[in-house]
Order: sequence, then structure tokens, then C-alpha cells
Amino acid sequence: MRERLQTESSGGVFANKDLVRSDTIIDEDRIVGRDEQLGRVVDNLKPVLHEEGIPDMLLSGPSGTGKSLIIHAVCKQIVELCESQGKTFGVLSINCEGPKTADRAVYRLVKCAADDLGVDPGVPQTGVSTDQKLERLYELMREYYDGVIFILDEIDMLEGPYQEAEYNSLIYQLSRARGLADFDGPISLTAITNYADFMKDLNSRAQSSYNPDDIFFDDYDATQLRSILMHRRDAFKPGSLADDVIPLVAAFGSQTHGDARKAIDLLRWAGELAERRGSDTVTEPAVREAQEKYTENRKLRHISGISTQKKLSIYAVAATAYYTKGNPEWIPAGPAFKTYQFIADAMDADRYSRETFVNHVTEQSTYGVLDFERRGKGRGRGVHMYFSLSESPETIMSTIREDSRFTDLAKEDAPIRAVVREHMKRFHNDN
Ligand SMILES: Nc1ncnc2c1ncn2[C@@H]1O[C@H](COP(=O)(O)OP(=O)(O)OP(=O)(O)O)[C@@H](O)[C@H]1O
Repeated sequence: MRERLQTESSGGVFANKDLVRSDTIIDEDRIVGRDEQLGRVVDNLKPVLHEEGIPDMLLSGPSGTGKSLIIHAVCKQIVELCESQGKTFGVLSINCEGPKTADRAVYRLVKCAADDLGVDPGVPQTGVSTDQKLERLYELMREYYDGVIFILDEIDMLEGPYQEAEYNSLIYQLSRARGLADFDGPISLTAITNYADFMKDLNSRAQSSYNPDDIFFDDYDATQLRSILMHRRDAFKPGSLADDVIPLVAAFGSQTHGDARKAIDLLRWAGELAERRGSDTVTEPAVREAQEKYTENRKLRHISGISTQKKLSIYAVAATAYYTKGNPEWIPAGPAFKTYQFIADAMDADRYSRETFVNHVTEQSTYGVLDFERRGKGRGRGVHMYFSLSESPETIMSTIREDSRFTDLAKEDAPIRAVVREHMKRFHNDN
């Protein structure tokens, strides 16, 4: 079982499955089309190489149309070219679906910079003001970077609990960095959104401080999708993909909003279905079946594409939520880690450290799968990390069990429940 777990896929159709995972960062030569948008982003960021100012940008357009791909691909090149000039360009990118407030989003930016630089974040997530977090962000910028781009993906998701959406405050505060950060290098504030009219939703304060170059990404048609998929054909072993599969996936993709992510996921799902059936070729019926099963739920689709260890970590959190009496919304990391260790042993998989487990779990907040926070259990009872899933634990568990490497976990119901209950009880008694 261990061997089976450690191989990337259990069957025989994939040669490099990463190429059909939509969160894989692909090489430039696999980017198809989008010349106009690519050209504009390149022209906007090129001045960094000459220590000149760079504009703010707003990348808008429907889901899966290459917005994140293009900005990250260009930033990657800029980072490399800066490196060759002995300069450091900081790409501080967060997804705004996870943090619920501007304060948390600022913390994530600090964390992103600290992780990139391999230094301590230097501020706690809670207990200090947003200004203190911003000051730390500026400090890191002054100390380590020669230029910075803030990338705020899914900016419209940062609505927050107040009447006025939190993205206003985040945009306002970050766009003032040029004046307030005492940072000499170029700065761009680049937001990504699905809404073409996003600027109209901003309040006047945010609007007056943020004047981005608005770059629009439209839907892909079937021909463009086909070409995107053809450039990833080598995800499959030679001869394992019937000729009509890519055109059919592209046709389905163009019917459902021209979203390349959906098309790539559908191709992978068809491959996985074929493998589960023990087939060594992906054919049209597998595509049709995958299309039927294909839910609109992006978070679940995301989970089905992550690595085995990450699935294992998320499964442990979901199982801890599911088997705990009363199904609490917030799950403490301690007992969830015990569940993880138990499940890893049951599957004969490697057990990673608690830190790696926590990283694997918190990373998923970027994709809106869950939220996390540190909080106290009450006076003098310590601060603990907690996770809160955004989908029902049962749905998450059954999605992960669709992966043949996890299917057998359904049989471990009773022992997992016992482990969860014992460790949740200990957690409550100990602290
Ligand atoms: N022109 C393209 N060439 C190759 N792959 C593409 C292209 N456009 C999109 N993709 C792939 O499709 C997937 C989704 O693209 P991306 O994440 O850039 O979409 P997006 O526009 O940022 O979507 P969202 O608004 O939902 O975040 C990624 O796996 C990306 O690699």
C-alpha cells in the first residue's frame, strides 16, 4: 500500500499528471494565445528592470481565462531578470477569498513576504493593529526588496462583516504604500477579479487612490481551449489518449463559459476515471461521464487535484470535524494532527511533522477550502490553531475518497472515530 500511495498515480494513463492539475504553474512555452494581455503586463512591469515606476493593474474577466497565469508567468521572469542584475523583486500574492478582513489580508501579505524571504513574520496575526502589520510589511520591503508587486487575487471576495466592503480599505491602504512606506523602489498594486465592473463598486476613497491599467481577459472558445489542452498532451502516456478526447473536452469547456481551468480539470478527471476502471486509454465515454459528475463546486475540484499528502492532511481535518460530537465549526489543530498521524499509519503513508501538516492545511485557505486562526481557549489556557472548513466534512471526505488511494478509508470508520473522540476529549481536559 505504501508503494501505491507514493506513486503519483495508481493506473496507467498519466505520464505527468501535474500538467493537468490546474494549480500547476506551467512553463511559458505552454501558454497559448493571450498575446495582447501578456504584452500589456510585460510592458507595465518592464520598467522594474530599469528601476523606474510601474503602474497599478486590474486584471478582470471570467474564471479560468488566464489572469493568474499571465501575471505570475511575467512576474517569474521579472524576478529572474532582477536576480541576474543582483536585485530582488518581491511578488507578494494572496487570494482574498480566505481572509475575511483587510487586517487579515495585510497579515497574509506580511506572511507571504516573510515566507519568501525565509524570515520571521515579526508580527502576530492578532493582538496588534493593522497599521503595525503594515509597518512590518514596509519594513520587510525596505530591508529586502528593490521592487514589489502586490497581487490581490479574487479581490471582490474580500467583503468582510461590515457595511462597506473590506476590499476598499485594503486597496486604499496598499495604494498609499508609495507615499507611506518610505520605499524607494517601484510598487504595483495589481488586483484580479471576475467582475468587469469592479471599479464601480469601489468607494470614492479607494477609487481616487487606485487608478489601474484595466486589462480584460475574455472567454476562450473551443479552438483556443483545444490548443491549450494540446499543449499539455504529454500529461498522458503516448497512445493513452483517444484522438476525439481533447476536442470533446474543449467543446464541453466552451459550452460552460470557456473556462480553461474547467477544461483542464475535466481532462484530468476523465483520465482518473479511466484509471479507476483499470483502462489504459482515455476515451470519449470517460469524458462524458466525468462531465456529468463534474460539480460546479470549485473548492471540491481543487481538492481533487492536490497532492496525496495534502489530501491526507485535509482528510484528517474533515474527519476530526465529522467524528467529533456536535460537529463543531472550529477544529483544533492538535487533535486533527493526531487524526492525521493515525490515518497516515492506517494507509502506510509517510507521517510528516506537525509543522508540515499545519502548512499543508493552512495553504488550502488560499483556495477557499477552509479558514484558520489562532485563538485562546480562555484565560490562561493557551493559544491554539483552529481550522474551519468551508464545505461539509462529509463532502470533503467523499471527494478525497474518489482518489483510489483513499477509497479504503471508508472501511476505517470506527477506528478513526475512536481516535478523534479520544484526542478531542484529551484536548478539552488537558488545557
Ligand atoms: N492561455 C492559456 N494557456 C495555457 N493554459 C492556460 C491559459 N489560460 C488559462 N490556462 C490554465 O487554466 C487554468 C486557469 O487559469 P488562471 O488561474 O490563470 O485563471 P484565472 O483567469 O486567474 O481564473 P480565476 O478568475 O478563476 O482565478 C490554469 O491551470 C492555467 O494554467
